[in-house]
This record gives sequence, C-alpha cells and structure tokens, in this order.
Amino acid sequence: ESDVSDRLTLESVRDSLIRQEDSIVFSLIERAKFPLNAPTYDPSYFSMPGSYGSLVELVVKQTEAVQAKAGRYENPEEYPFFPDDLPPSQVPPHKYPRVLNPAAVFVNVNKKIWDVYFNKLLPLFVAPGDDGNYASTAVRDLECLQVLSRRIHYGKLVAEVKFRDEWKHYEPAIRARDKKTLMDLLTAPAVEKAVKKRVAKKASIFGQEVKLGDDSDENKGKYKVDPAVVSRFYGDWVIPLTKDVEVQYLLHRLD
Ligand SMILES: O=C(O)C(=O)C[C@]1(C(=O)O)C=C[C@@H](O)C=C1
Repeated sequence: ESDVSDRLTLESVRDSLIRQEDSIVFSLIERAKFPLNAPTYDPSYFSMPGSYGSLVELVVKQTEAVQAKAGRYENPEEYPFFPDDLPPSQVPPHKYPRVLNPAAVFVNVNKKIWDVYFNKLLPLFVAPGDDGNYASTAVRDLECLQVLSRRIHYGKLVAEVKFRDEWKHYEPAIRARDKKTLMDLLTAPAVEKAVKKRVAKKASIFGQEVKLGDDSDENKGKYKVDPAVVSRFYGDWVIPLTKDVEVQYLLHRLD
C-alpha cells in the first residue's frame, strides 16, 4: 500500500492526465463519426417498461449495471452516472490501494458532466443530421462520458498529492473552509495553458485524414474534431470541473 502512495507524485498524476487526454480526444473522434442523431436523446422516441427516459439513458443505465456486476465501480477512480440501484459487484474483490480520504467517495460531479457534455459540448463537435444509428451513437456518448468522468474525478488524486506536498499551506485553508485560497493554491496557470495547447495538437494529429503519397496540403485544416473546440472545452469545462473536484476533495481531506 505505502508503495503506491510513495510512487504518487505530481509528475506521475500529471502523466496520467496526459495519457487520459488521448482517450478523451479519441472518444470524441469516435462520437463525431455520427451526426447529432437527436432521437437518441428524445424520451418520446421509444417506450419501454421501466421508464428509462431516452435511449442514451437506457444504454448508460444498463451498461453501468453490467459493469457494476463486473466490478468496475470497486475501482476508486470510476464513478457511475446513475449510482442508485446499481447491482453489487459479483467478482472477487480486488485490493485497490487506499490512497484517498474515504470521504472522497461523496464528491461526484457526474450530473454536471452529463449536463455539460450533452448541452454544451455535443452540439459543437458533431455535425447536425440523423443517420439512424442511435444505438451506436449512445454507446459512443457513454464512452465519452466515462473518460471525461474519470479525468475530472482524477482531480481527487491530484489534490491528494498537492496536499501531501504542501500540507502546511493547505491545512489552514481547509480548516478555515477557504475555497478561494484553496483554488489559488492548486492553480498552475502555465500547466493549464500547456494542457489546452496539447489537446488541440492531439486533436489535429489524431483526427487528420491519413493518406499515402505525397504530403500535399489538400488535407490541411480538415479534422474529424475541431482542435479549437477540444481546447476550448478543456479550458471552459474540463479543467474548471477538475479544479472543482480538487477543492471539494480538499474540504473533506481532514474529515
Ligand atoms: O496539473 C495540475 O496541477 C492540476 O491540478 C490539473 C489541472 C488540470 O485540470 O489540467 C488543474 C489545475 C491546475 O491549474 C493545472 C492543471
């Protein structure tokens, strides 16, 4: 157990955030293969006993139920979008190292992530239109939601490392419930700037048309997902929500 905690450094958690950028950019590209497909989100498109709401809710709830049985949410880095009524894990328990303060489980911003993803992000990066592939569309949405949720809740680990490195600064602010000071302490503007730049670059590299033959300019600027949208989404939502999780976690750190 202490091994894992010792290996936890600001560098290692940032490395993980960087790797998770790849997953986020790729899942956005996968979702962008399909147009908006509005019926996926329309509760009146289908009806099924059990009142699931929209097709995407059906897919997310049922997939989360299967994944819960398979042990997904035993992992402290995974948070379900519909935590109520999830079946228990049916697999032998895995001993995840205990790194976070146990009060951390209650910090969950998935409702906000759901809202932001569907209402702010989706209309910006998918084409309008309807090709009928609603089930695949919903599966891609779930994929995006899960990688975003993991990244944003990873803020708990980032905050834990920062707290351990600089507890002398953090402790008084936590005791004073001083969110503003906590926010100032954990903010690294140069890192945020680099993150935004890097995700735009990843979107342009991962999302370009790969053609054989001479590297003419004909594909320049044609990306599967607009790099500027990804960068703006990170700056406006992903990073702020991560910081929000960090502050909420820190407020519970001394519980
Ligand atoms: O890398 C950090 O120090 C983080 O806290 C993560 C993160 C981010 O979300 O990318 C958030 C706050 C910091 O200002 C910089 C970056």
